[in-house]
Amino acid sequence: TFPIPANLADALLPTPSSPPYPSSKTRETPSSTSGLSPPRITRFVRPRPNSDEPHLLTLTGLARVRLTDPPQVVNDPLPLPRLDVSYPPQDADSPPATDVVQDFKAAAIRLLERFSQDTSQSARKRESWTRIAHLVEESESHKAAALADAIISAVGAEHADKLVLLSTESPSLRLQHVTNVLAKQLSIVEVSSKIATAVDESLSKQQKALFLRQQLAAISAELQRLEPGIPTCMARGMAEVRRAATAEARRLKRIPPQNAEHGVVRTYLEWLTSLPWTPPATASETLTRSDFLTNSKSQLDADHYGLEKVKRRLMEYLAVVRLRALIAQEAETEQAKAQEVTLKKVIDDPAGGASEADGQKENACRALIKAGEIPALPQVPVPVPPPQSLLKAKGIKAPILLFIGPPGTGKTSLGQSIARALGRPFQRIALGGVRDEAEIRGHRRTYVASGPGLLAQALRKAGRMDPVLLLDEIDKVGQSNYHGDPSAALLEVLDPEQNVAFNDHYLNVPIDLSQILFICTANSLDTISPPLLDRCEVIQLSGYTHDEKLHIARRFLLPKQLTQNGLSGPHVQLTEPALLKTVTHYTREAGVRSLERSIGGIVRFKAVEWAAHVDAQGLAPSSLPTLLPAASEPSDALVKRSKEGGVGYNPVVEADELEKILGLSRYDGEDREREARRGVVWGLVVTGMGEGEIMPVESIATPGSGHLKLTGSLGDVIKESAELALSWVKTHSYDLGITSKRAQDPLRIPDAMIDIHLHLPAGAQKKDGPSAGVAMVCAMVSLLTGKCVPPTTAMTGEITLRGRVSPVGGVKEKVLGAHRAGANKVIVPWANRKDVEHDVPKEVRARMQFVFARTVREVLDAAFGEGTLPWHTLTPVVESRL
Ligand SMILES: Nc1ncnc2c1ncn2[C@@H]1O[C@H](COP(=O)(O)OP(=O)(O)OP(=O)(O)O)[C@@H](O)[C@H]1O
Repeated sequence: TFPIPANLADALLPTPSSPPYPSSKTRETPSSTSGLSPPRITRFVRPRPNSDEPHLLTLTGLARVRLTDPPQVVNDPLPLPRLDVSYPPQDADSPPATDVVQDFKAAAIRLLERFSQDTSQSARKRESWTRIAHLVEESESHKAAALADAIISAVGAEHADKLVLLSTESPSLRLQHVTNVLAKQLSIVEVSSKIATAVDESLSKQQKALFLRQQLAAISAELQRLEPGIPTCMARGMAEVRRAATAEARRLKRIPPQNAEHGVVRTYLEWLTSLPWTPPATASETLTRSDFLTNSKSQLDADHYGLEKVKRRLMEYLAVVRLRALIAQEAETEQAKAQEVTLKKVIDDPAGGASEADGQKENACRALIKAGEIPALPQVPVPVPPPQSLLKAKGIKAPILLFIGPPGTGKTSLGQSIARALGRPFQRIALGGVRDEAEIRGHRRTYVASGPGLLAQALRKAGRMDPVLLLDEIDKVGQSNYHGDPSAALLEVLDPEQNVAFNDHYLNVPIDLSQILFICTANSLDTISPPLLDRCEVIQLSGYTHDEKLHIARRFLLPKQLTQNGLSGPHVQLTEPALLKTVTHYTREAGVRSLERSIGGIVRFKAVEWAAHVDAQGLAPSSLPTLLPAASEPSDALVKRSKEGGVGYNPVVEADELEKILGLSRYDGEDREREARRGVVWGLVVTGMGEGEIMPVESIATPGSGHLKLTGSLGDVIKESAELALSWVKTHSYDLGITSKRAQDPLRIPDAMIDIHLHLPAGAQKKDGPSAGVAMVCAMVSLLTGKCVPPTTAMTGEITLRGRVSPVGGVKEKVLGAHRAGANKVIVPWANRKDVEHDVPKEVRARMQFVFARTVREVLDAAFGEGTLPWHTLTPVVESRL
C-alpha cells in the first residue's frame, strides 16, 4: 500500500464500463502472461474532500520481474513510464524438494497456530489464522512457493527478509528462506509473549496492591473526616458499632412509632450514639508535656494537706503513666518514619524486588507509573510491623490504685486531683450495695426497662473514652448470688488484657475500657474478693492527727465552706482554740468529713447573722465586716478587740460560742465516763470503716459456778481469746496474789463461787479478731485483784497460752484512735514497734508513751504500774509445775 498523487490516481481509476485493469476477481497467473502484466488493484482509498491527504493504492503483485534498467526519477508521474523488465528463467518454476516443502509447512503451521492462540487478538483474526494454517497444511507442493510469498507478508517479517525473498528466484531456496524466517518469527513471538505475561503478572500484582492501598486510604480518610482524631487501629472496633447502629436505624424505620418496640430501639440508638466512641486527639498532650510531673505535684499539694507518703506513691504512679504515653508517642513517630521509608522504597522500586527482577519488567512498571497509568502511591499507612517500642509501651501497665482508709480521709478527692493533674474528666461509680452483675454490665435488651451498665453510663457522662474512673467502695460490692457475681464483672473491667473489648449486655458492642484510668477506694480490705485485690495496688490512708486536722480545716475546709455559703474569709474568723475545740470535742473520726460538717455549721450560723446585719444596716451583701484582723494579729487580741467593738456584726468565733452554734459537744460526756474502774480496761480496735478506736473491755464477777460468760456480739476468734485470757489468769492467780494456793481456781474459792461476765460494749456491732487478748487479761486481773488500769492507757495485742504477746494489725489506725480519744499510754506488742516508728506521725509519737511488750507480765506491769501487782514467784516455776 502506498500513497499516490491525485493525477495518477485519476489515470488509474477504472471506469465502470470497461475496466482498464483486471478486476481483483480476475486471476492471471504469471506463466500465462506474456509481456507486462498490470498489477492488480486490491484497494483504492480516496481522500476526504478538501483535504490534502494523498490517495492510497493497494496493489497485489502477480509475477516476479527484474528491472533491466533502474527507473528514472521523474517529477510528473504521468504518462506512466514503460519500464523494461526480464522474467526469471524457466527452471525457477521447478517444484521444490519434498522435504523443503515439509519443513516450510511445519514452520508455517507452528507459527500460525501460535498466532491463533494469541488472546490479545480478536476472535475473528484468530479464526482466520487457523484457516490459513489449514490451507498451508492441505496445500500442494507446487503451490508452496506462492504460499510462502503470501505468508511472509502476513506474518510481519522484517523488510530485509522480504527483499531477500523477493530477489530469490528459486522456489526451493525461497521456501528454505521462508522456513528460516518463520522459525525466527516464532521464537520472537514466544519470547515476547513470555515477557508480556511476566510484565503483566507483576503489573497486575502491583496494581492490585496499589488499588487496595488506595481503597484503604480512601476509607481511613473518610473516617478521619467523620471523626477527627480517631486512630486507624480503632477503625475496626468502630466499624462494629457503626454496623450495629445502622442495622438498628434501619429497623427503627420499619417499626411504626406507636409500637412499643419503637421506643426501645430509639433509646438503644440514643445510647449508642451518645457514647464518646473516639478518644480526643489531644489525649496525651498534658501527659507528654515536660512540666507534667511538677504541675501534678503542685496540684496534689494544692488539693491536700499532708499525706506525704501517699503523694509520693501517686507521683510514682503518674510518672509511670507519663512514661507510657511518652514511649507510645515515640513508637508512633518511629512507625510513621518506617512507613515513610517503605513508601519511598515502593515508589523507587515499584517491582518490590520481586523474584523475576528482569529489567524489562521494572522498566515497564516505572514507565507506567510515570505515565500516570498506574495511580501514584497513596499517602496511606503502608503496613509496617509495629515497632518494638510500641510493644514496650503496651507492656508498661499503670497499676490500678486502691485507696484503703476510713471515711473522709480524702480518697475520693485524691482521685479528683489525679484527674485534674492529667487533664481528664473525673467520674465516680458508687459500688456500695451493687448486688446485681447487670448493674455493671447492663441488662440485656430483652428485659423491660433495660439499660446500659454503670461503666457505659460513666463514659457517657465523662464524654471521653479516657476518664479517670473512681470505683468507690469496692469492699461493699455484693458477693456472688443468683443475680450473678458483680465482683467477677469488675474483674473483667479491671483486667487490662480483657477490658479492651468489654461487652455491655445492653449495648452489645465491644467497648474499649483500656484508656480509662481506674482508681478504687475501700474502707477495709477484709471484704474485697482476693482476685480483685490481686489486681490492685493498695495505698493506705489511715486518718489524720489533731494537728493535721487543724491544718486541713484552716487551709481547705473553712475556705471551701465559706465559698459554698456565699461568704469570704473576713466574714468568719475562727480562733485557734475554737477550731481545736471543734476538732477535739465535736468530732472523733479518722477523716475530716464530720469536721467539715461542723465547720459548715459554724459558717452557716455566721451567714445568718451576716444576712441579718446586712438587712438591718442596708449594706451590700458583698461588703466586708468592719472588724478585720490586723496582719498577724494573735487570735486573743482579735477576740479582745471584738469584745470592745460592741455593736454590729462580729466575725470572730470563739471556743465558748461553739456550744451555742453547734450544740453540746458529743464527746465531753464520754470523757467524763472514762474513769478508772475495777474490771474495766481500754482496748484498741479497727472498725469496719477502717477507723481506729478505743473500746472498753468490761468485766464483772457474778455469783455462779466458775464459768466465763461472754457478751457483745463476739466472733469465734475473740471468744477463744477470752478463754485463753482466763486460762492464763487462772494459771497465774497465785503469782498475782489472787489465790493463796497454787492449784486453786480463782473462780471457785470455797466461800465464793463466781462467774466472770466479760462484755464488749456496742453490743450490736459484730466484733472478732485476736487483738483484744491482752486487754481481756488486764480486765480479769483488775477484776480479781481489785487494782485499776488508768483510763488513759490503751492496749492491743494477742496472747498465747505460754503468756507471749504476738503482733497485731492496724497499729497505726489504733494508735491514732487512742490519740484522738485522749489516751497517753499505749501498750503494743514488741513485734509491732516498727509499725509505730514508721507509720505513726511524729507529733503523735511525741505526745504518747509507748510500751512494747513481749510477755503478758510486761503488759500487766505497764498497765497497772510497776510494783502494783504482788508477784509472788516467777512464771517459769508455775509453768514447770503445770
Ligand atoms: N489531706 C486533705 N487535705 C485537704 N482536704 C482533705 C484532705 N483529706 C480529706 N479532705 C477533704 O475531706 C473531704 C472528704 O474527703 P473524701 O470525700 O475524699 O473522703 P473519702 O475518703 O473518699 O470518704 P469515703 O470513704 O466516705 O468515700 C473532702 O472535702 C476532701 O477535700
